[in-house]
Amino acid sequence: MPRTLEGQITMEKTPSYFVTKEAPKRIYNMSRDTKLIVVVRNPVTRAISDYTQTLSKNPTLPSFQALAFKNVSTGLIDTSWSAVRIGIYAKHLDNWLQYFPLSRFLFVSGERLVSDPAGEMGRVQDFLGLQRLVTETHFYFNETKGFPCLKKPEGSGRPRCLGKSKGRPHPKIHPQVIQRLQEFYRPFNMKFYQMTGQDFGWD
Ligand SMILES: Nc1ncnc2c1ncn2[C@@H]1O[C@H](COP(=O)(O)OS(=O)(=O)O)[C@@H](OP(=O)(O)O)[C@H]1O
Repeated sequence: MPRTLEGQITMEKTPSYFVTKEAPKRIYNMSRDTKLIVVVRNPVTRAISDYTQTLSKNPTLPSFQALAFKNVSTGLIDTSWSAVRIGIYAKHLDNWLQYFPLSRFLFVSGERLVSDPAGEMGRVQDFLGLQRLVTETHFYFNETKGFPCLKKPEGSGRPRCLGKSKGRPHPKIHPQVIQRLQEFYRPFNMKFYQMTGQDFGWD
């Protein structure tokens, strides 16, 4: 954890916290006042993104379809595959709500982070009790990258986009596989919308 001065905020992130069983208890015991920010995107796209990342490190990986299904003909999804399991957000949130009230959380839409980065960053700044210093003026849409980038990051006069491993093209997945996964996630997504009081528009 980085050290901070009075009046500064310490921030720490890893994609694993939200899905790690022991994390809520450990964080609660460290500081029960911690504010928690969770970035979520459509779990189907998330699973494909996760697969794309693993595939980039291991080109001999079986196909997405082979990993996602326990039985392709019956459409039985393999929930033990982490790329699938991580997207069951309602289940993970349930675990966190044993320790932290909903008011400690901010759920950021991964989709809106791309379509309206300043809007989502506005919500983050409000949640953290910060002045809205990061605004529209700080972002531009980079056509080559296909994503928003920062115009002038702190301490640099040059624009900056996220690295090559963020915003990679995804492999083409059969529409029926996508549809079956959408169906699989629908009840969990509905539960998640209900728990958070936010409709993320994935269904
Ligand atoms: N501005 C901008 N530039 C590039 N990428 C962006 C941006 N905003 C959001 N995204 C999406 O972030 C996805 C990668 O985030 P990760 O969750 O994999 O990152 S991390 O594991 O937490 O480090 C990455 O997923 P993939 O598209 O699957 O690569 C992007 O869709």
